[in-house]
Amino acid sequence: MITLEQVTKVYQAANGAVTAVDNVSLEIREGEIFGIIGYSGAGKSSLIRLLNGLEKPTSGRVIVAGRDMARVKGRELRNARQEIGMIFQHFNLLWSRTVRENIAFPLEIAGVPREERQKRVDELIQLVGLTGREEAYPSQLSGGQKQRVGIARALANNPKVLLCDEATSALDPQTTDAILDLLVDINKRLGLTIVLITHEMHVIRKICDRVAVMESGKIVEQGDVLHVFRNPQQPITKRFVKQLVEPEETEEAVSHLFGHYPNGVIAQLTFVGAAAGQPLITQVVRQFAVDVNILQGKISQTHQGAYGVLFVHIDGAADEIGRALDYIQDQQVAVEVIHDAR
Ligand SMILES: Nc1ncnc2c1ncn2[C@@H]1O[C@H](COP(=O)(O)OP(=O)(O)OP(=O)(O)O)[C@@H](O)[C@H]1O
Repeated sequence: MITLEQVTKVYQAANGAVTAVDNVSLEIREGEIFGIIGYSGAGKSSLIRLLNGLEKPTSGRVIVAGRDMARVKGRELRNARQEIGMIFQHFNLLWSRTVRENIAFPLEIAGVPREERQKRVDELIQLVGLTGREEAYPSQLSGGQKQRVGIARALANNPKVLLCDEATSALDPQTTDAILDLLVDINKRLGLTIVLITHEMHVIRKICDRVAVMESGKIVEQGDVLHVFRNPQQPITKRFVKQLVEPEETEEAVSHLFGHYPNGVIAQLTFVGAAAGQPLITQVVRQFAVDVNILQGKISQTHQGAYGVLFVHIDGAADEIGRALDYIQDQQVAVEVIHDAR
C-alpha cells in the first residue's frame, strides 16, 4: 500500500542543511496498523508529511496507493490527498463550526451534494460514537470527543490510508485507550491501512502490527511488534521497550533482593505471544528438582498477543538449575540471568 524507496529529505535551514529523513526504505502493507516510534526530532513528522505529499523528497520515491507522491500535481495530487486521511495531536478542528459542520467540511471541498453529505455525516457520527453531540462546538467537547471529530473528518472521503500524527499525545491514559480502541475498530471494519507516529511505546504495544524505530532520520530497526519487543537490537529500541516495564520491575529495583537469596539464580523471563499463556512455572517445578519463587511480574496485552516480564528466583543444584533454564528457553521464553549465586 505504501512503499518508500531510499527516501531522503534535506531542509535548507539558516544555519545549514538538516537531513530530517535519511535514506529510509519501508514497505507498509494494505490493512495493517504500522507504527513509527522515535524521540522528538527523529524525523517522524517529516516522514509523515512525505507520505501525504505536503513535502517532496530530496531523493528517493514515495508510493502511496500506487501513486508516486513526488510526481503527482494539481488535480491528481488533490485526488491522491483525498485517499489519505490524517489526524493530529491538537485535532486541528474549525472552532466556529459544529461537530456536524466540521465533519462535512472535507465533503464540501470534494463537491459532494448536500443530501449525500448529510447522509455520510450521519454515518460517520455513528461510526465514531458521537451521536447526540452533532450540534456541539469543539469548545464544548472533551479531548477524546474532539479527536473523534478529527477521525470522522479524516474518514469522510473514504480514504485508503489514515495517518495519525501523535494522535493521542494530548489525551489522558483512559481517553488514549478509548481512541486507540476506536482506531482498531475502524481498521477492522473498513480494512483501512493506518500509519501512526508516536513517542509512546504504549501506543505501539496496544494497536500496532508492525513497528519501525526512527533515530536521527534513519529507521534503525523494524519488524513485527512482538518480535521487536522480544529481541530489541538497538540501544534506542531497548530504551523504548523498557518504557513498558513498570519502574518497580526493572533490574535495578530487583537488585536489592540479591542479598535475600544467597543461593541459586535470579532471572528475568520475557514472554511473548502464546508463551505468556502457558503454565510454565508449574511445568518447571514438576520436571526439575528446583524451587521457583516469583519476585515480580507483569503481563500486558498487545495487538498480537500477550507480552510479559517475570523476575524469578530459582534454587537447587547448579546443573539442575541450568537444565531448568534451558527448558524455559526452549519454550520460546527469553531468559536473562541477572544474578548468579550457583
Ligand atoms: N521545515 C523545516 N525546515 C528546517 N528544518 C526542519 C524543518 N522541519 C523539520 N526540520 C528539522 O528536521 C529534523 C526532524 O524534525 P521532525 O519534526 O521531522 O522530527 P519529529 O520526530 O517529528 O520530532 P517532533 O515530534 O519534535 O516534531 C529536526 O532537526 C527539525 O529541526
